[in-house]
Amino acid sequence: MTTPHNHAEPGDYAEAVLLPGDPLRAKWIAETFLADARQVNAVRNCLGYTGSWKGRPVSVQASGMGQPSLAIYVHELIHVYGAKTLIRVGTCGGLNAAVKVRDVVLAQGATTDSAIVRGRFGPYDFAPLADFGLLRLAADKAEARGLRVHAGNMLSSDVFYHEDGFAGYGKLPGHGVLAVEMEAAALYTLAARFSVRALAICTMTDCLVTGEEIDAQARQTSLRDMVELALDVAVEG
Ligand SMILES: O=P(O)(O)O[C@H]1O[C@H](CO)[C@@H](O)[C@H]1O
Ligand SMILES: O=c1cc[nH]c(=O)[nH]1
Repeated sequence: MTTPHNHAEPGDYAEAVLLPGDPLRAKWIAETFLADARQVNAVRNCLGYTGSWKGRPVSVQASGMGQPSLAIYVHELIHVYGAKTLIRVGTCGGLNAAVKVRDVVLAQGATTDSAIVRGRFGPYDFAPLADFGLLRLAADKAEARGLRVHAGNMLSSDVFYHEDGFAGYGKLPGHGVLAVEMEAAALYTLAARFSVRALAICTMTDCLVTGEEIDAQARQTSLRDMVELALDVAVEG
């Protein structure tokens, strides 16, 4: 075992890695999109694969749910496996009625309630940011594909079931926070700390303002659009 969470050998991952939360999404991405995909990790069933997209090497590794889980996989991908470009491909809940289900949200920045960022910068509130080059490329490519895309502030929360429902997000929707997921802030903070590039791309699957949800068929189609976009950015960025 190379790490407590990954039995791949150094060299088994490409420098560009897609990061879905869901291990079965990692498997689906590898089997559906990558050429010559081979499984490189199955520890805890947090599946990882390496293959190629448009002739260029790319890996996909499930990050699990939440920032502590993602931080483990991302730390090891950077330090043991040499990852340089990390692109989260996730789902998110809408906090703004202008973001419709199936829309793609590019997390330009990631606000967070997580102790994984809070308190680690002394008197400063660190602003976790996407790599600008990846963000710009993703925005351009999303528009060229005709996707409905938004770039802005994402909430990365440690809480999925907020006890106060939508009211629990307080002033954030009124300050332009577009959507909520659970990993981007940790990804961006680690990328900044270790000088690698990161971007979180999420498909909005359930609107917390209107209660609208994506149906199963639309979820698959939308995730396909997002994954193809992320793969293009991963190999061209
Ligand atoms: O669909 P994924 O990538 O797992 O992302 C979202 O879904 C999970 C919660 O259901 C959290 O991980 C959240 O960030
Ligand atoms: O974290 C998440 C992900 C999808 N939908 C939500 O409401 N929250």
